[in-house]
Amino acid sequence: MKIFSSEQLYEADKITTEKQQITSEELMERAGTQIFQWLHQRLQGAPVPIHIFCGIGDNGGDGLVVGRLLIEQGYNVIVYVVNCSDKRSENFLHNYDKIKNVTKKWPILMTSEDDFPEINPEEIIVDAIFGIGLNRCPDGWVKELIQYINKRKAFKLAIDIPSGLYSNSPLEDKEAVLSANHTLTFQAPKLSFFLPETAPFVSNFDVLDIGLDLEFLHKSEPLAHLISKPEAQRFYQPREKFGHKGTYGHALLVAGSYGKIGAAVLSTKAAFRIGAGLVTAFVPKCGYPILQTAIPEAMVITDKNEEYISSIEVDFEPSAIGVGMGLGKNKATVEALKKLFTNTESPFVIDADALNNISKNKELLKLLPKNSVLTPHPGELKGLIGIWKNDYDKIEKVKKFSSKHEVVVIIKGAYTLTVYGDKLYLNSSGNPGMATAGSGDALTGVITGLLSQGYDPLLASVFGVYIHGRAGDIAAGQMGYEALMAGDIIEFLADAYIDLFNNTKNDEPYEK
Ligand SMILES: NC(=O)C1=CN([C@@H]2O[C@H](COP(=O)(O)OP(=O)(O)OC[C@H]3O[C@@H](n4cnc5c(N)ncnc54)[C@H](O)[C@@H]3O)[C@@H](O)[C@H]2O)[C@H](O)CC1
Ligand SMILES: [K+]
Repeated sequence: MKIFSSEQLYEADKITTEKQQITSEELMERAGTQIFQWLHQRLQGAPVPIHIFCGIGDNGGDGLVVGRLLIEQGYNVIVYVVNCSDKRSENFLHNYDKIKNVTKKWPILMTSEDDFPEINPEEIIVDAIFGIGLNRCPDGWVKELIQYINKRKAFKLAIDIPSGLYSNSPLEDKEAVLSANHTLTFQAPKLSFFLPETAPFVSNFDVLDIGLDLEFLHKSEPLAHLISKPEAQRFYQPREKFGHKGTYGHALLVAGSYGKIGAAVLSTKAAFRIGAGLVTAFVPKCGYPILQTAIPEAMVITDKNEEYISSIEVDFEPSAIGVGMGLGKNKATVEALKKLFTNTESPFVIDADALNNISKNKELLKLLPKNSVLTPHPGELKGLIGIWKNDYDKIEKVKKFSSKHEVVVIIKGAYTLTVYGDKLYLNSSGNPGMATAGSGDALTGVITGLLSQGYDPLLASVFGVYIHGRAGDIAAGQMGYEALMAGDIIEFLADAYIDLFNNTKNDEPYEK
């Protein structure tokens, strides 16, 4: 699914009204009707008081449409106009007149905190104050209204976007943003729904298709792509009948140090589970019996050093190399990485301590093979690009880093973000149960295993992140979040593959 900027959505509005020969008021009626239907399906006529707070722009106009339709259906509706400026949009005014024709309880004009209404916990609040037209941070009594609403226990439904949140600009004042229980957003989710600083205001959302011009949306270059099952199905590369283990590549995992051999086990197992034909683990001597016991299918080559990696020599050309998991920060290991990056053409996945080594030895960046995949968590990312002011500044810095070094950067987190030059891919799978030791090792093994099967680095990254997260979702569906371990993610990769083409919705845990 594509994620557009507010500017693009305004453009889409304009083109839609022209091409479909409709007025913007009719488009607002379409949008408001969708919200009404969402509420009506769930309320089924319940007499619960519904408080609709309308701004004076089109978001407010949407709120008036919803209010009118609910009143006509017999609901108990109280409409407030948050009179924050005297500039009213045309569509707001049209609907302000229309709602006055269907009720004697005209909208209540709010001009200060004296007008804040009583709202009981079992009642409903609809937030139609600001939409994507927010052009400055709410202040004064409007900010206090947002805080007042946030303190109410009533269910808060935001229209299009929680008021006070920008759709694709940095958060300015987290005290001036409505925290919605649910958001109904038009046509496409907004970038701020997925970034660490702003996602908490949009805990749940549904996308309502309001029939914007598909040709325009199809042709427009989005801010980002949201990756869910439909996209993942297109990324999947089916196997040929006459494939043999050589067809699916020979992955090499360079990992582990004394006490951290498990990172090598997890990444090696994940590379197998995702489908690599052959997998070799390169580990310090101390890892030899562990690897050969834990994964009989794996071949093992050991460093001459007992406890850490000091020189990486293998007698074959790997189809892909995953390096870094549990490596430790020994000086000899850094030297070994320098030689590895210099002498190898195979595509790399660079994780964990290899990233930390690169951060401390920036000259290593020049040695990275093109289209290597870097998988930093936020701490490791700071080491690579320095600190950032906010999520948007972080994205711009990572885009520049990715373009300069011609690498794919995977920023792991709640909505893992894959950056490749100017392109952004937000992952929709995954859950808090995956914040567990070894989850990253498993991801590196997954991406390395996909590379070794011939997936290109960007595809291996975006598809690998999705399927890794989906495996975690299916696992969590059966064991809950707390009990989930990295090894479970690996075991459930099989289920994630099967789930790819069965008919469960994207976020339903799949029963074995
Ligand atoms: N294609 C679609 O997605 C459709 C969206 N619709 C709705 O339209 C709004 C956007 O409407 P717009 O009038 O451009 O802006 P807003 O309603 O968000 O309100 C902005 C309004 O308020 C003023 N303002 C902005 N910030 C502040 C502030 N901090 N304090 C006070 N006043 C502020 C600003 O000057 C504007 O006048 C979109 O979100 C959807 O809900 C259409 O209804 C259908 C198609
Ligand atoms: K809103």
